[in-house]
Amino acid sequence: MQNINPTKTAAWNALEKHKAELASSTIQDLFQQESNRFADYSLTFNDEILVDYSKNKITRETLKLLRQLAQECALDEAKEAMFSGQKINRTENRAVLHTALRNRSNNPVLVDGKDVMPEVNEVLAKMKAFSERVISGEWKGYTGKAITDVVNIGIGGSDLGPYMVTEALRPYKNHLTMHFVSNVDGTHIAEVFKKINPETTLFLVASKTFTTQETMTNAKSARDWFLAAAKDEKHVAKHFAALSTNGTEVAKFGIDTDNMFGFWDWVGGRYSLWSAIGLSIILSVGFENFEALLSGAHEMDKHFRNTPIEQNIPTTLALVGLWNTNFQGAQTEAILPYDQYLHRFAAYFQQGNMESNGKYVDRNGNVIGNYQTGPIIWGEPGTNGQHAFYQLIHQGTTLIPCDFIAPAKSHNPLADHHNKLLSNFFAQTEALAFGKTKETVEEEFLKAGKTLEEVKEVVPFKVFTGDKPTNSILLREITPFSLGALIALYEHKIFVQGVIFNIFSFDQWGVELGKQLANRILPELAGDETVTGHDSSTNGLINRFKAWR
Ligand SMILES: O=P(O)(O)OC[C@H]1O[C@@H](O)[C@@H](O)[C@@H](O)[C@@H]1O
Repeated sequence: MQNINPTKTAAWNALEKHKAELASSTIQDLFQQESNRFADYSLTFNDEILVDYSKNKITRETLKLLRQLAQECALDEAKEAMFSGQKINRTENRAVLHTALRNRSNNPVLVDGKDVMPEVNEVLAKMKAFSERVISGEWKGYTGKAITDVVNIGIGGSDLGPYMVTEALRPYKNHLTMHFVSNVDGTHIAEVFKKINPETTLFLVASKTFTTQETMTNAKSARDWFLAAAKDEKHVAKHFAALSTNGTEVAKFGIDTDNMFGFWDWVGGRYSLWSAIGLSIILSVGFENFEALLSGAHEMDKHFRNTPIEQNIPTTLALVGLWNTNFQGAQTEAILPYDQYLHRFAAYFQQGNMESNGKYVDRNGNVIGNYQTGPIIWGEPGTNGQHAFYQLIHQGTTLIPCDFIAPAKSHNPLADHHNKLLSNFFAQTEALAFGKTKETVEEEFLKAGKTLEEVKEVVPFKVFTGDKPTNSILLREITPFSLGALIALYEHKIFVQGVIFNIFSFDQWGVELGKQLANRILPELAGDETVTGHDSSTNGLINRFKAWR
């Protein structure tokens, strides 16, 4: 992977000039100039996912220059470096191979000269066998009863992915009730304890490192709660499994390593739902559906690796996103799924994108001064968002590019709900792009029998400038396969942007300082003594906490 400052490329320079030329055009103007924008600026994956990016302020020239930028930043070489197991996570000296976890072709993938596929397949087979025993009821708890509830204890990548997918695939669910505990706030696990029975509950302790404070604290409380009922430590083996890379810590915690499902340091936490961290997904929807999820992602991996840049969906979305943040002034991106089952999708990619590309130091170790790296990611399912924050997207003073995502086919085709839902999706992207002029507002008033004199004060507030960029991602249906492909699409979008931003997308040093300081503060919270070792604000807060607790 080369270390190229994107702003030093010829393409970046040309994009700056091009931006100035386009400044006076609106998205509406571009639609008037090009009658076929939909056909020219949309791509289809596998006849299952349509990506329409026509409602952005881009022209053929914009795309040509953005593609040139990708080439000048050696994107192809970086892609091959990732897929072939080179240690592109240089600050941790690790390969980045979530693609190997879903490599259904089984072609060898080498890390340090060793093929990782046999081990990947071995863990998959172990998860299959285990999940079948639990789902069928053959796996019994300490009083001989079958498992009814599964509690995944994990945080960050060991929670968001499995939780998001388990929710997204609810229509495929079996009888097991899933719970996800992440927060170290005792409330989170205490509320789950109220709903479960120790005799019929299986705890999955999901942690890549098996040292994360929140997860280990919750796991210990789960164990204590379980032993309060089961009494005998030997029963732990029937009710606790570990999903981790750290066998030593798993054994220390007292989980039978037969119940450990391993993965490897080349799986990043936020890219780990495809690994043993996905065991909760398998327990919820069955192994075959998990395999279909892997297959969907694998198809997207092949598309990303092999499709020319002009038709390459993740690359196109990455380039359009980069254009919006670095040349149109946007700082955030909203992800708006019009599907209730995808209610954690934005939260999932909030970590995926912001932990990957929220970096201010480039691959040479220099501070980045003159361009933006990862955007702020946020979002909620439509139509809830419409009644909450869309006001600002339509009429605020900040530009927010949005991804609208929806399935054509609903899993719950109740009366006309789905048509209503989708009419809102289409209407929003139309309204954001084309707005509503002063003339239209006035015309509507005249039709309603008002005079222009009567309404002149209110007219400005009813004008929508439009010219707001959106991407529309329409899926035929949310299935395990299409969901796998959709997730991989976003993963690769993040990768492409990271390559061009010239940053390391696969480390996360930014999460460490807070952990370090919390470890220093924790013992200070124990006694009643006044704390004086920090700044006046931190001292003041700690001391008031001690007085009030
Ligand atoms: O899976 P474990 O090791 O518990 O980590 C959980 C999470 O910890 C955070 O600090 C981040 O580094 C995340 O990337 C990671 O997913």
